[in-house]
Amino acid sequence: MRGGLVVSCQAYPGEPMLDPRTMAQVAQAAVAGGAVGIRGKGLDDLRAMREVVSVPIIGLVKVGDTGVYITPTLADCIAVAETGCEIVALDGTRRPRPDGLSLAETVAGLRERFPDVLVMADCGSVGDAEAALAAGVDILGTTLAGYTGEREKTDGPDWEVVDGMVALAGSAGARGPAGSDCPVPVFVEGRVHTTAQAAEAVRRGAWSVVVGTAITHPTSITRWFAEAVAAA
Ligand SMILES: CC(=O)N[C@H](C=O)[C@@H](O)[C@H](O)[C@H](O)COP(=O)(O)O
Repeated sequence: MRGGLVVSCQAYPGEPMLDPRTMAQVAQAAVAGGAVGIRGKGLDDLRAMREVVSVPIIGLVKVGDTGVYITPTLADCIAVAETGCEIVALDGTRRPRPDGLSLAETVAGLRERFPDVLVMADCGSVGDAEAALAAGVDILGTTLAGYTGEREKTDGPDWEVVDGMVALAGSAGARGPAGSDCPVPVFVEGRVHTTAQAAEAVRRGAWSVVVGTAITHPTSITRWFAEAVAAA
């Protein structure tokens, strides 16, 4: 997945595209356009995607939409891994988790059941990323920068967090999965809305760039255009 684009295909409660078949088709369309990986949410969507795409899938579940809601418990992680994802994305912040386990215990518990599945920590800051590395995660994501209260929500990616995480991942002692000599991969995710931003993320050292809304959320994209037209 190095140097490649991952496309996040997610629809939200109440939306017309919230349907596993639809999301699987969107994932297929993204792969046809060059996505080297897919990120998906919800067990039914993940199972449907697994049937039609062979690129790596980053799977997650969302439980609510505040606090720790991205694959919050060990049981959620196991359920996501059971769908056949190569990577499980989970909340990688330092906040208390609803099942009372630490991030390290969650990672260890998942590894015990699924030794080959990689763990992507969705972090909100460089401080989160440091703690996530210590907890043994395989991949750092900037996913939650601007969503945890620790950082301002920037227009576009939070470049300060991107740079900080890339530096952290490349620092001495921070090494990738067992036996690998690569720095820990940093996936830049969150408000990457333009091709220029995606390219900039790679220039700044991102291993991969994850784009969701700007590719797979027609309601948001339509709103951007509608507002521009209305303001003209
Ligand atoms: C904060 C949060 O819950 N992020 C979620 C994580 O899976 C998704 O809602 C985002 O769409 C995804 O991260 C991709 O980001 P963007 O849609 O901005 O390209």
